[in-house]
Amino acid sequence: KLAEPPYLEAVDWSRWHVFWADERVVPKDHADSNYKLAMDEFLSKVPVPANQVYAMNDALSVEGAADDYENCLKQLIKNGVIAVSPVTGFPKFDLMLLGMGPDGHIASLFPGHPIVNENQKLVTCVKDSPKPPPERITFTFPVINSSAHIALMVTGAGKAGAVHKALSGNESSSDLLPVEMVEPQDGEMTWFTDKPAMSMLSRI
Ligand SMILES: O=C1O[C@H](COP(=O)(O)O)[C@@H](O)[C@H](O)[C@H]1O
Repeated sequence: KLAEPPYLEAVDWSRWHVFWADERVVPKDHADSNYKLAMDEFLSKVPVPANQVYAMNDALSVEGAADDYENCLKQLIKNGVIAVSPVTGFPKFDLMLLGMGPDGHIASLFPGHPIVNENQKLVTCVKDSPKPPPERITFTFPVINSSAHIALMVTGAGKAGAVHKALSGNESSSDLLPVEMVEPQDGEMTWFTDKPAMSMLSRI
């Protein structure tokens, strides 16, 4: 919708800076690339300045790509392009648009993976993602949870089990799915769902 009238003309696209909360370490023209998906479906249709679209460097190793993306964020903080949350001290994005996998993962933070506990870095990497492709970079929870607004898009019956688990709220903190760890410290969060994704909620 944003790429269509009246939004296309009404939005001040020159003020947009676009980042990826996670990216698969594949070439930018690969079918698995999150950059390619966003570019094909949205960014190629709106006039966001090209130098304000911050893609992962796909020529680097997975560790190198994560470090490079973190350095990019740090530079933009220095330049005043990205704000810092006074509450958390981590970068504060205006909007974090997240999906959720059927296993409850968000970005490339998967259930039971040690990087869900990363609390220093801005960007980290995974080399053994249970969902292909295995090598990915991802924002860490401190960055995600410092956002001003988090929009969580969860649709389809395949997500109903994780939605039920996330919203039933009767588990110990060690059993939490990554989606349950999305907890804005300096902002707000909104779920966007459909009926199939919510279909198990009556059983809470
Ligand atoms: O692998 C990924 O999966 C999640 C969820 O994707 P969805 O297509 O099932 O909504 C996505 O949010 C993440 O960015 C992506 O890399």
